[in-house]
Amino acid sequence: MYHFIVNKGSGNGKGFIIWNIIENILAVKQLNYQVFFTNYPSHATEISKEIKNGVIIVIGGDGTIHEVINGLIRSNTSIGIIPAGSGNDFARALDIPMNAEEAFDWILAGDERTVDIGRIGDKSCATVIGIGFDGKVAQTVNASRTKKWMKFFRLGRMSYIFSVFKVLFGYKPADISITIDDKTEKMKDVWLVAVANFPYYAGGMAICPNAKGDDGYLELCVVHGMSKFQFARAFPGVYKGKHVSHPSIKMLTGRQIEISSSSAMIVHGDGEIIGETPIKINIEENALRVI
Ligand SMILES: Nc1ncnc2c1ncn2[C@@H]1O[C@H](COP(=O)(O)OP(=O)(O)OP(=O)(O)O)[C@@H](O)[C@H]1O
Repeated sequence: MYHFIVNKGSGNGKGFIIWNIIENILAVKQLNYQVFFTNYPSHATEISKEIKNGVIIVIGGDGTIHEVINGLIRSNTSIGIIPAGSGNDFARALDIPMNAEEAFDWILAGDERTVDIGRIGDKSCATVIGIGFDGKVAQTVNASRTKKWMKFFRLGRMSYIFSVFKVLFGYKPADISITIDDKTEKMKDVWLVAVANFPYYAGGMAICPNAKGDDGYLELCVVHGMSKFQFARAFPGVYKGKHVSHPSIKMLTGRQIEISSSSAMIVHGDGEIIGETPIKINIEENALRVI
């Protein structure tokens, strides 16, 4: 049995258009399914908690996937994705086709794999947890009316870049204490710490290019001791993962991470705001079944 969870508003209405395409295919193929439409933020978590078996097919973006997996962990249900968001970073990391019909065929083929999940307390994150500058950018993107306007013109990625430069001018780096698997380090002037289960966030930025969602480890990217000018210059390199060799960028790996900071740093997971430092993150291996 296929259980569809559809965020009609994802990708500025792409979710609705894609659902219509899939509904027609379901009718032609005479497949057994039920469909739920999300009516408000966090509704997808409530819906997925009630589904105890079968396959949940998400038609939405990373925000909807984030909500679904937060209802799902340790259930017998597996998840399939038909990308309909503006970022689709989880689907990108799993090589899921961006075309709706192809993504549905992929799900019908039924090849299942298990992936790890990043955890902050009782919150689950599929892709990247971002602390500091990233958290502030995610907060700005989510609040920004520009996002809606830019998505209308299919410029979803532009809204992230726009917010990066908006936040850049006023942002003040913090000093942090970071413990990775019992080894503690102090770092000064930290712009951001990205803790990644999979490489991408913000619509294709390869912030931790070597993150593998099935190896039991999280990859970290710490950006510290940079001027605003250096930060702006290094920024475009993140799309191809070229930033990793920058002298002010440190790449690390670990399974359990604790971060505290001299001033509160905003934390996002999968682009959704989760809270502020201090935080503890750990990895839960093979926690999610994905088709
Ligand atoms: N009916 C609704 N009204 C308002 N918000 C909703 C509704 N249904 C879901 N949402 C919210 O929409 C947000 C955005 O959804 P989603 O992330 O799937 O799309 P997106 O932002 O276009 O894609 P991406 O995250 O990949 O950039 C989710 O965080 C979810 O809480």
